[in-house]
Amino acid sequence: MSVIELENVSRAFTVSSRTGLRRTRREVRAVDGLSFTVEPGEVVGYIGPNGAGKSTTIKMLTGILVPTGGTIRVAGVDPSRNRMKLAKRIGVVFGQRTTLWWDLPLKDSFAVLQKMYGVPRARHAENLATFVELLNLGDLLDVPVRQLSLGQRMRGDIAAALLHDPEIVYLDEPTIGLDIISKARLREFLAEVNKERGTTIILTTHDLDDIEALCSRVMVIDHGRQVYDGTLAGLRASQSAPRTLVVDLASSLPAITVDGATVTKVDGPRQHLTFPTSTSAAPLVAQIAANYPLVDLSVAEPTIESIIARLYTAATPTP
Ligand SMILES: Nc1ncnc2c1ncn2[C@@H]1O[C@H](COP(=O)(O)OP(=O)(O)OP(=O)(O)O)[C@@H](O)[C@H]1O
Repeated sequence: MSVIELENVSRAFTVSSRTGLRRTRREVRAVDGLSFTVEPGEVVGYIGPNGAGKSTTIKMLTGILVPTGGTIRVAGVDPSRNRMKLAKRIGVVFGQRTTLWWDLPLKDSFAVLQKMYGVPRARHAENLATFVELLNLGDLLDVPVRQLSLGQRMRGDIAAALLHDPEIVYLDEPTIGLDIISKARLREFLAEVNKERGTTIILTTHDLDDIEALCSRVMVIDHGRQVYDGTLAGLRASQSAPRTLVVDLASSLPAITVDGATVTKVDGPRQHLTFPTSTSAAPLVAQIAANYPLVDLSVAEPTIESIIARLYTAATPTP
């Protein structure tokens, strides 16, 4: 049975603005007819440009916001009507804000959460020991949250969200502002939690490396509507973003002429050519080698950023 089910869910806001003396009201459809299901143990990347409706969706899934249309079920219940009951079964991390107590040492925050969620003492101790080890929190337990660095605080927040054994975790930008090593550690940790505990993870991020590292499924939303739902490989294949051939010539030349490819950049003896994903690079290379002093070459696949940028552009509704 699905752990998350959305059927034709919408959420509109009325926004009023003033121009001179006139006040006008308009409706913003933050989420617009969204339907999807998530199975237990899935790690889903939920991505989209700024203002696409990601946070609004997460807020509806936690029960903080009530949909203006459609139905939502999380762990079998309507989140907005069963917020307290559901709180025990979900964990939430908002990367930009902490859910920890600012003036309390980390370990006291964890103790408060144990009481709040009614986690049996032995289970709490076991979970705490696991997270302290995996997230390297040992030296931080006595430090007040306000004295922690962003990366340390984030590790604390993630432990806090998982201490009550939630079945589902929503992570909103969990790696924002972290250095590369902290990001890698956090991704490893989340992969481990998902594997060992079967926790369902919904991950909102602008860092596509998070998606590459963690998500078997990616959902792309734009203007409140779903524009893609599938694997990352499928997303790559669905968008025929061009590949790039980078050739190094023996000397600097004007843009070379190659049938089936277009020069996009000339950088001294190095030239960049794009060609369709569906075409093989071999005949292009043969052509260049026959007509120009070719020294070296490489083929670059389209980046996931470029594929998603194309998807967003394609999804932008015409006014
Ligand atoms: N409380 C609110 N009142 C009015 N408009 C809102 C409210 N919350 C969100 N919106 C609007 O709904 C749209 C979707 O916002 P949302 O925060 O869900 O996007 P997002 O995808 O999370 O964006 P970001 O990546 O920037 O966090 C935006 O146009 C936003 O301005």
